Amino acid sequence: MRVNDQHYHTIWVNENDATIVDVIDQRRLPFSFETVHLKNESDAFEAIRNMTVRGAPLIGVTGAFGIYLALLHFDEKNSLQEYLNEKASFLKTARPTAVNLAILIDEMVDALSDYADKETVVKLALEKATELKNREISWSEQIGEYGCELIEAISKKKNGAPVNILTHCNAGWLACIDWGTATAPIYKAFLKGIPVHVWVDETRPRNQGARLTAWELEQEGVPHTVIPDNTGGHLMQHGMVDICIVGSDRTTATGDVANKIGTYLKALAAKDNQIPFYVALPSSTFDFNLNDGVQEIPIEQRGASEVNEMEGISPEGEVHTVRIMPEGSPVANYGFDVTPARLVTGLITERGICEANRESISSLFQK
Ligand SMILES: CSC[C@@H](O)[C@@H](O)C(=O)COP(=O)(O)O
Repeated sequence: MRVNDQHYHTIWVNENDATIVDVIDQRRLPFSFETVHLKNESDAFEAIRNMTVRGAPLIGVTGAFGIYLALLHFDEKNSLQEYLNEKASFLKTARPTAVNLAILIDEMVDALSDYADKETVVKLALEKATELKNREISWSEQIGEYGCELIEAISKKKNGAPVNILTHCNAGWLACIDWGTATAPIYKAFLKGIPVHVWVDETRPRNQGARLTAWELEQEGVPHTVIPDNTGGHLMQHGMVDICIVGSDRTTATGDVANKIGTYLKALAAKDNQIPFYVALPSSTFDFNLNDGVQEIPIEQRGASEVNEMEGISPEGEVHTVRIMPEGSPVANYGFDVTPARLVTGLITERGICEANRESISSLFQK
């Protein structure tokens, strides 16, 4: 999508040096637009861990390029297969909840395992990581097409009045490569001329909604309003939300959805107000090995500074971090929660829309 009217992806191979992978530094947005060079697998690991890159599909693709970068530095002293396995295990531990990381790294390893010489493997690794990146883009776009039909149907019922969509966190193009998951249907609807308005949950503690979703919607010219996280229920009670669309970091074979902390509360409020609650996700976000999301999905716990500090920009344009609570108060910082399938109206995938239950999911994915 666009940054100051120029088309960007969130990750790309450096135009002048194919041994470098570039990413947008999402920690700096919306205050400044900066890019970062990744030169080896440790850089890729650190970019995922410190959230230079974030969002499930982008985490997965960065892991895939991390394997490519690791292979560039293979010194041929050990077995290639052992080296590959070691780097794959290392990269998979960068963050725990988004299953895309392990899935795409495994796809890389599977594609490269039959080859022994470095030159061939490096070439194939670049091709494979690029293929996985492009696949993610086309899946996002397809999710956009299917999700757009839902928005269009609501628009017709509202006789052209704007469709109010509530979203949580950033499941936009920044979290993917292009288009996004939750935002793809919104962008598709907007480009089709369907009037839309997005309620953007600020998404404490890191404010991915206020900082990233608001920024990308603004860059595309999509009407939106940022709301404090606690506002959604009130809006729903007053008929001001037509549909909720969120992303996912891991969805079980039974349709339980892990997404950014606070998603569950929005789903509860949506259920109480009979508002459709959809989750948009590519097949790389399904964990078909899991059946009970609340019990089985690993939930990341993050540092206290994300809760007890806040970053902002002064009128002079300087970015400052300030403490917003008593110094001695302990904090808890769970990164994600699980929305049980019973609260999810449907899953918007690149293969179509299904219900959040085993039968409906397997009818699309035949697992
Ligand atoms: C298309 S991204 C879906 C999710 O990854 C997104 O909603 C989310 O929770 C991101 O969390 P983050 O901690 O910013 O990586």
